[in-house]
Amino acid sequence: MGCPCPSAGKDLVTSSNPAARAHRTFTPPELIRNFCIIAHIDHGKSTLADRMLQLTGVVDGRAMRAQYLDRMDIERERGITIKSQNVRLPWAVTQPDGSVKEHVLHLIDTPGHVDFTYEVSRSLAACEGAVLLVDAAQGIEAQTLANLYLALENNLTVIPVLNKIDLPSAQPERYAEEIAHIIGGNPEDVLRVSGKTGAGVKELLDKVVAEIPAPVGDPDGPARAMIFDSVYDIYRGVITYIRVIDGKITPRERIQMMSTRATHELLEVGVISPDPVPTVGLGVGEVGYLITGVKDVRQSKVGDTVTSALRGATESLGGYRDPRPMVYSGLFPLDGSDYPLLRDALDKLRLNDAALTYEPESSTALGFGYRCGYLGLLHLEITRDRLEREFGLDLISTAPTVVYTVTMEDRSVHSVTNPSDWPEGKISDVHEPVVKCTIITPTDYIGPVMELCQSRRGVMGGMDYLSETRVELRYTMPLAEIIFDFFDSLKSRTRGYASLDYDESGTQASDLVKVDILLQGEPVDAFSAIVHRDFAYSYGLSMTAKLRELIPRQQFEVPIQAAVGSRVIARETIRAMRKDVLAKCYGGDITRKRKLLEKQKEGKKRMKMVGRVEVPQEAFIAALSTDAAPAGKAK
Ligand SMILES: Nc1nc2c(ncn2[C@@H]2O[C@H](COP(=O)(O)OP(=O)(O)OP(=O)(O)O)[C@@H](O)[C@H]2O)c(=O)[nH]1
Repeated sequence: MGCPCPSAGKDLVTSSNPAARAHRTFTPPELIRNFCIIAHIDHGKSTLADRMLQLTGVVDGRAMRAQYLDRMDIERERGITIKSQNVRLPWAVTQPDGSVKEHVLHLIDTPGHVDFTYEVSRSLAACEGAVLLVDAAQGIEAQTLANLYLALENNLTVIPVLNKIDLPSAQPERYAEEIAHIIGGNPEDVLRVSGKTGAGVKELLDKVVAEIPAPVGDPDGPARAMIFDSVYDIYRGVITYIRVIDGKITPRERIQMMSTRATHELLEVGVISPDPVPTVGLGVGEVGYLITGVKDVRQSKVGDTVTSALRGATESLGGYRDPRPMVYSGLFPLDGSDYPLLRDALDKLRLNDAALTYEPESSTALGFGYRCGYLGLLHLEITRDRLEREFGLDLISTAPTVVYTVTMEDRSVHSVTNPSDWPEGKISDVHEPVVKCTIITPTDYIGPVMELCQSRRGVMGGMDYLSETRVELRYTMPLAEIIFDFFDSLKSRTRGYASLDYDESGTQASDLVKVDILLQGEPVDAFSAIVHRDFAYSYGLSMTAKLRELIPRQQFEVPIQAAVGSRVIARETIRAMRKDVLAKCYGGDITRKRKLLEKQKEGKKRMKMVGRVEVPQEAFIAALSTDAAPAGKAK
């Protein structure tokens, strides 16, 4: 991947950025304000951040390119923010006595998607305040609420703001009411801005200084800084973003990562403004980066506490958690000879993605590949996208599964992330992960949304009206039911008006079974699925019917069966046929006959053998990539 820092690789010390000169001293904490912008996807966070960069003079008009903070190509194309960035902004505020006080604002850009909740929570923990940004044409959405709750849990001061007031469809009065209803206060106090035209942005920055508390910490205590992001850069190694809580971090000292006790030489400490600028160090409340020369983000983990190796802190800041994959899926190269390429590509991606896990997997249907663990579906899609785009691989991924905990009658416990690892024998119980979902929808669609949630084994937790026309529904639902096409179904049932957010909420016991698909009595691993017993039959039916369409006739009859254990629950048959390639070849020309037979052999190379049955790889791909989701999902 490219470097997140536009100037990486060039000599940072000679940066022409005027901000560089300002970083030769520590900033007194009372002049610092650390804040982030929290918003639903597309409500305009990046555009507003761009405007702030421009208004504070950190980026001049010419250098400004849209969404300066979203630096990865995929982020740009998908218009979403995957990795946090932070930037230091100078902001002068005129005091009541007429004097001018220079402040330092640290804007921490948080990722906006549910898969990255942990990263969001660490970014929030680095701030004292949050700008709650709401699209004035759309109002509060599910992610606005989820992020707001996270901000309140972290005791942040929240500044509510309506964005996009330049839009003709904006309804600031209506949505200011909605916001005041949720967070309290007066609708008139909700600021109105436009990230596009810049209207109201100056007032917003003044409000950040006036309302968000300055950081507090012990300047003389042992150093403690929290890592809220770390990214791999090909020139500099890992760049770690930190917020100093106590003491100070200075260049050339040795630092220690408190979760692993590993120590590293500090090569550089600095701030981003918006290019990296080395400083004399970072003091209480300051936000910046450090570089140690480590080459893998796993050695510099989000949420960890950094301290000095000498005279270090004894207590970490807490809140650290190892990233835990929630969703697993197999990744296979379409061309088997690409397998080593896939391995190298995953090794490279891993340098920049502490949450990605993978191990080799082999499948009768798809050959050699990797079983990968992801934080969620978006993480899966992004990873696959990057492998295809940056490494030129053509890949097929198997249906995603969650992590099941299977307890046997002999009390042995298995953690199953792949249907093919489902244990044989007498099962006592199975637990699956569940999530708490928040869905916001116009009241017209309450019926269809409830119906959908119930068909996905959802249990309603509550319902609140945000206004007369919009409602918040809360459900507890198995994660496995969400990771297929839940979001698409929700959108189509609500004409795109509903929004969804979810957060993990432990596990529950469920009546789950493994459905195998057999070709001529041989199980085909790629099609096995773990589904609720009630949906086993419909999954079996749809999969056998689909395969009957996709697999060409053979020279003998081929039964396609779906089975739970040894019990067959569905069956289709492909009738026998003999394709006689010599049929049109009259006469005794042996060379011509041989040619035809050779050609037939060539064609067969692309076939996979399952037992005695030849299946073209395209059939597997078609069956997996279309709506092959398990559980009789009502479409
Ligand atoms: N008219 C108008 N459009 C805006 C304004 N702010 C943002 N937009 C548009 O809204 C869309 C989304 O803006 P972004 O800044 O990418 O939104 P975001 O919240 O950063 O999106 P994510 O990073 O995906 O969460 C873009 O097409 C912007 O051009 C505004 O004030 N007025």
